[in-house]
Amino acid sequence: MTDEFAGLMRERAYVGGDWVDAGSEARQAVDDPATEQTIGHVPDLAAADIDAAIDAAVNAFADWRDTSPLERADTLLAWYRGMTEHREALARLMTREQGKPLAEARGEVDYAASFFRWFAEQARRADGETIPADRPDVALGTVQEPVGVAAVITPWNFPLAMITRKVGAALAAGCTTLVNPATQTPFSALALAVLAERAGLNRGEFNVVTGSGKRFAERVCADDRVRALSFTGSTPVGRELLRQSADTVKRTAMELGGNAPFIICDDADLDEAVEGALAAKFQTSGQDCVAANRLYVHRSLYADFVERFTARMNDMAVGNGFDENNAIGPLINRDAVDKARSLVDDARDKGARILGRDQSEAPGPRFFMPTVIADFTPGMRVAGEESFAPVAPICAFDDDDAVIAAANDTIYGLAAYVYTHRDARIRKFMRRLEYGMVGVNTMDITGAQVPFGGVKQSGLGREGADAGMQEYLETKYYCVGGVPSR
Ligand SMILES: NC(=O)c1ccc[n+]([C@@H]2O[C@H](COP(=O)([O-])OP(=O)(O)OC[C@H]3O[C@@H](n4cnc5c(N)ncnc54)[C@H](O)[C@@H]3O)[C@@H](O)[C@H]2O)c1
Ligand SMILES: N[C@@H](CC=O)C(=O)O
Repeated sequence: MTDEFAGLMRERAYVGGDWVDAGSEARQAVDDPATEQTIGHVPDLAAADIDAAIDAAVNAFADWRDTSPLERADTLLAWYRGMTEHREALARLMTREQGKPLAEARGEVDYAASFFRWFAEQARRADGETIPADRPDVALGTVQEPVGVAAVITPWNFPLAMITRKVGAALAAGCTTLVNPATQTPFSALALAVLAERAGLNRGEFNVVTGSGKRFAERVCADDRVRALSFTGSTPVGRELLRQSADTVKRTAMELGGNAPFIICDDADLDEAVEGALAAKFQTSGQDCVAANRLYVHRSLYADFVERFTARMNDMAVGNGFDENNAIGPLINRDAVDKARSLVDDARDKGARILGRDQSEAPGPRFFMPTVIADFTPGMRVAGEESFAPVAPICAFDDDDAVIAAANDTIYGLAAYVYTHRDARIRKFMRRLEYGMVGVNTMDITGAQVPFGGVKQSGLGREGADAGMQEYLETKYYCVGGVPSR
């Protein structure tokens, strides 16, 4: 039988360069969200196993830190090539455990690999500086040094890219890494470990610690030898991790939840706006931190927009991501479906119009048929909560100041989108939207070269770009005395 995952699917954790089971032999099942069938098991590592992984990363640090930037760059490039050579197997494994349509999974493999290429290039640019001295007998300057061992905790919605964006930066900076992938999607992380070995990463530089995120966080946060913690996930868990990191004063980077407004002004190109809104809302079945969570449409376009958006939405096929016709896959679990249903029920009870196909057409218990919530109001749950589901609340607005105020009326500040072609208006929205990222006339805003991140309770720090590597670097200042005067 041919192996559709090309030998990349492993059912053991990867610690110190070895494939290991939990000391207790505890294991967790991983299922396919489209079929709810078990696809394999991974170890649920216990505290002692996690401590062993920390030891491995600590022991590997001195050697990795001392490699040349060129050597680190070459290793990351070899890893990048491994990913691109195995693009199809990685994509199939992702669709199997995450559920997203294959075309989206292929796109994520490309996106994830691009972080290794980007940070390979950045590894050679961690420049220090010279500082003009205030007296003649000293030389002043800075060098950039790796923070130390970095722990990363990643979510299930982007099982590869959320790892490579952190790990690529950390390794390029000279840090060693401990990755705790989401329990729903560990196989993509373990496939990365197979490719890491082949790329020449040595024992302990990249560890995949499967099992409970809570337990992993407790161990790494308590351990002073782990110097950085980077997390992508929900705001409540991010808050808890910040508290836990305080005890050992770790460097933290937090990519947390969003509540993205998608604003369509009266001068927008309606075709462009409908297509942008569909992609911003329904990619990854709406389970994307930068997904459009609320759509605001100028009253002059509102009825037309709702009609066209709903018609296009109703044409989107829903089903197993392995069927290339399907545009919307399953949600990650039944709780997510229940949450989507309760958001829609709450909006209906409070007077919204619910548009779309009937939920009885859903092809399985983890599917939710895409739904428009027309005429939503600020008192409805969908206005303030991140739906993480194919649910599109839409309302009309009359003037720019009012829609900016509504867009900013949230604890979140990750991504916002605005469709308008007027220069002055573009500048106004860009300045006044309280978000870390603003897309204008496009929803396609991410990439390895951009500083991805949010303000307010959407997080701390940036990933990608040069800023992403700075999260893993310390600036060391030096002052050399006794410099002979000329
Ligand atoms: N800003 C971003 O870049 C970004 C990207 C993806 C997802 N997200 C956010 O993630 C959320 C969706 O993912 P989720 O529901 O799985 O989030 P979550 O916070 O429940 O889980 C995310 C990760 O944290 C782990 N985890 C859960 N509880 C933990 C704890 N107490 N201590 C340590 N780790 C723990 C999980 O195992 C998982 O790996 C959304 O809010 C979304 O916006 C943000
Ligand atoms: N879609 C985001 C990931 C967040 O969920 C990205 O583009 O990086």
